[in-house]
Amino acid sequence: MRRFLRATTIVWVALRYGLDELVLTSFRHPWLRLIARIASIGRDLSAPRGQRLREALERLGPIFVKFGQVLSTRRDLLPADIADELALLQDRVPPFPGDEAVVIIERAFGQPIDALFTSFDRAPVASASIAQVHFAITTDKHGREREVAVKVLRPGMLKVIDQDLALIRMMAGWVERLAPDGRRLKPREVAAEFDKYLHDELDLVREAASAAQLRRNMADVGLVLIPEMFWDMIRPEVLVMERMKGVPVNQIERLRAAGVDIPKLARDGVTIFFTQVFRDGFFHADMHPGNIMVSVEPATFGRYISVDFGIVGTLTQVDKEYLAQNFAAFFRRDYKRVAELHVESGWVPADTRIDELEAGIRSVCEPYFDRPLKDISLGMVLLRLFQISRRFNVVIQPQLVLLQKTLLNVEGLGRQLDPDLDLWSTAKPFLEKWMLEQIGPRRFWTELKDQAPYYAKMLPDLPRLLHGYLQQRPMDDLRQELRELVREQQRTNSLLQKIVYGGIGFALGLIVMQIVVRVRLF
Ligand SMILES: Nc1ncnc2c1ncn2[C@@H]1O[C@H](COP(=O)(O)OP(=O)(O)OP(=O)(O)O)[C@@H](O)[C@H]1O
Repeated sequence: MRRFLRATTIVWVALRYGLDELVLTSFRHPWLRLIARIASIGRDLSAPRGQRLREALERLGPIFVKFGQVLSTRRDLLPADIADELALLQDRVPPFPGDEAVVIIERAFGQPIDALFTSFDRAPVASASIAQVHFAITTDKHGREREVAVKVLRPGMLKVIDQDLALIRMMAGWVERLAPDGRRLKPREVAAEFDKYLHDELDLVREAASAAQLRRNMADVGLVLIPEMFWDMIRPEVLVMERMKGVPVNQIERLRAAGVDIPKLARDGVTIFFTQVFRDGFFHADMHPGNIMVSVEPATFGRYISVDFGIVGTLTQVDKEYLAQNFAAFFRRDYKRVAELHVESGWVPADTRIDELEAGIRSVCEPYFDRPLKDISLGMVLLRLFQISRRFNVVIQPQLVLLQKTLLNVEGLGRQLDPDLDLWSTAKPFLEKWMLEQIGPRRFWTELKDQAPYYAKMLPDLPRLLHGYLQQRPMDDLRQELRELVREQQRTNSLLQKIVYGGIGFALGLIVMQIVVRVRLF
């Protein structure tokens, strides 16, 4: 019953905000048309479609707001006006009472709050749709007093989420069947991706593990502080970590007044991100200013502070290679190669015309070379590439979408700090070194070295493997290849014949000419 009521609310809100016109233009069910007519009485559809969608999602609550935020990054699927509007979604949610947080914490650890913390501040410092954060003081395993931040999941989240997700999946099915280009929008895949994303965010142990990995990776860079995780005090619904103190990165005047070197800060931001992406293939993907501070403590002065590791991106070797090759081809202005790469990776349907894709990519990339290199935004280049890909039915891998979104965030943040930031000279050494590692001879050598033990193992087995392979190959394939070989041989034979006959003819001609000349001489 509750699910039915929720579904009705969703349909009602969708109709009130005119979303039926957005996707369900071919909806024909009489009862829905009737509801649509009733809902349309007095509705105001003067606002642009993106704004109406955003407002409808805000009406439907935090899960739908999150859904819209995630959707806003799928610029490969959505038109730009809708994606821009969805990017404005913010989860402003009233906090839940501190007493409820205490109950959740006590249940999670099976101990009273006083046994866990010397003091616990019941007023939260921040609250969002999924969790809220409280400050507290605890004693660590060495007996030292430590200031901590305690992140607590919103009560009953899992139940609400599963309910709303079921409805989102149901609506995805509708959109796929009924919207004019429903299939292209891949609503079921988007819903499944969102499902995974939300469940990842709901597991604070996972978030703590990501934080610990980033802290380890970043230790030698010396430019960013990441809170220490208190592993004895981490459960799926509660996370206790070191409390970080700093000035929010967007309070530039405060930072300047404290004596922070702002242009260096801008460069450092890009360096940190590029190290995470291109060196480690593991990056903080929620880099909005609310999650970034700057330390003004003497010991760590001017260093970034990162919090919130609910969303991290990982790049596989294949992703890295794809990116490296695309960037390399892009900077050579070899658009044909960029198009070919999309086909080789199987991202565009096999029947895509390379020349058309190449022309599309050229029209996106060429204008960038008209401006100084320092102003080229890699995030923007990727974004444009994804938008072009959309026309060719390419579905971009979620981790690359995440990368592109974060690249834009980081570049935007850098420019906000220092409008003269030369992105290119900061990024270039990373890209050059990395591209050499990915596609240069060093990569070939590393690969060879890595694979050598396997080859050595395989070598004695080679005759048997070959025999097996030949037996497995469908006979038709083999026959076809044989026919090709015979044809090839015939072609070669006939060419040889021509050369031989031609040669004999030429020689005979010479002899005849000589005879004629001699006969004349005598
Ligand atoms: N270790 C910490 N030390 C100090 N403050 C923290 C710490 N962790 C979180 N905070 C504060 O709490 C806020 C919310 O934390 P966090 O971003 O992790 O929660 P969230 O629910 O994922 O929020 P959102 O998704 O909106 O970013 C942060 O913006 C920061 O101000």
